Order: sequence, then C-alpha cells, then structure tokens
Amino acid sequence: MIIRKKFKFEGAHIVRDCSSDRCKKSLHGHSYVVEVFLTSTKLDFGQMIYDFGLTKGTIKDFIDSFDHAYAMWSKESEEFKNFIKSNSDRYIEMPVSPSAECFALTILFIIDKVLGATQFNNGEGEVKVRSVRVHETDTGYAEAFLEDLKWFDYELTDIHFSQSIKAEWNDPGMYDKLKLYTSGVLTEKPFVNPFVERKFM
Ligand SMILES: Nc1nc2c(c(=O)[nH]1)N=C([C@H](O)[C@H](O)COP(=O)(O)OP(=O)(O)OP(=O)(O)O)CN2
Repeated sequence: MIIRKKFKFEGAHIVRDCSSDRCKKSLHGHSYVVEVFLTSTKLDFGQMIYDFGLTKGTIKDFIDSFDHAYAMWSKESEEFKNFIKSNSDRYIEMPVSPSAECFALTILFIIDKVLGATQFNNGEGEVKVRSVRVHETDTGYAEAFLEDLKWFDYELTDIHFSQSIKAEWNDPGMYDKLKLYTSGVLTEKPFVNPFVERKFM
C-alpha cells in the first residue's frame, strides 16, 4: 500500500546546460507541487501507513525550505553565487542541478534520511519513502525512486540551506541533528513522534 501527501512551494532557479533556452539562460520561477509517496511493512495502531499529520513536521519544514528560495547548483561561478547570497535571503546550494529531476532526488534523499532518524511511537512498521514526484508546471513532473539515488554520490553535508531558511524551521538545528545522526555521531534518533494513548488494544 502507498500513501501520498502533497506539498507546494514557489521556487526560482536556472537549469544550466539543458536544451531549453529560456530555462538555461534566464532566472525564472515555478509553482512547484511535490507529492511524497510512503509505504510501510504494516499498519500502525491507527491502521494507517503513516499519519499524514506526522509529515507536517520535519518533512514539511524541509520541503518548505524551497519556498521563495533560489535553488542553485554549486557549480555556478563564485561571482554568481556571491551575488545570490548577498542579494537574496533564501537560497539553497545543491551539488546537483535544480531540475525537476534533481529536486525530486534531493527531496527524496532528505526524506529517506529523516524517516531513518525518526522514532515512531504509534506501532508503525518500516515506513519508507517510495518516491517523490515534483511537478514543475501543470504539464511536466519528475518522479524519483530510492534506486535513482545511485546516480549521485552526494551527502547531506553537500546541501546548504541559508541562515534565513534555517531560522524559519520549527527547530533551526534540525539539519545539523540529521547530519550528526546520519554520520553516527548522534546515536539517539533526533526526531521523536508523539506517543499516542490507545483506546483500543
Ligand atoms: N525533464 C525536464 N525538462 C525540463 C525541465 C526539467 O526540470 N526537467 N525544466 C525546464 C524549465 O525549467 C521550464 O521552465 C519548464 O519547461 P516546460 O515544461 O517546457 O515549460 P512550459 O511552461 O513552456 O511548458 P508548457 O508545455 O507550455 O506547459 C525545461 N525542461
């Protein structure tokens, strides 16, 4: 079984080296729609794969990082990157191009790590991200699966969120915690879901 939760963000980018002239040469934006698909090995005590509400914490905060933000490939020139950094508060530097494909891969990559760093407290099974679909326009989307992550060898430390983005997270330290847990420095899962008092056993 698969569940799906939809998120949205308004983002800006340039996709260098693509075939579309407008896309590769001009800064432009899209109203992105992100669909996150989750699976599990069993249903939780509420007979759900994963309560939709639980995706509105860390996962939503990460996706919302891209809202009103400029997403740029770290391969951009230092001059261009410095221009963005000194003239725009919200930006994300990524080791991959900000194409729909790479947004999907990057969001999938982070959600996979977030789920691994989350302590589930309502009898959930092994909750996994099945895929992430990123709609760039009404007519085009890219969908990334875990097996596609093999195309890139990137680490959480290669993705940089600006200070202004981090300041708006419910926990401004969440990305540092995720990096510490993923690298094994932190041994306890940093994201803890609420305990649920059960009425039916
Ligand atoms: N496979 C991909 N192709 C394109 C991407 C992408 O991320 N992955 N991105 C772009 C551009 O960002 C562009 O702005 C969107 O392109 P397109 O779908 O052609 O946009 P239009 O609004 O012109 O499309 P309509 O057909 O009018 O809906 C280009 N390609």
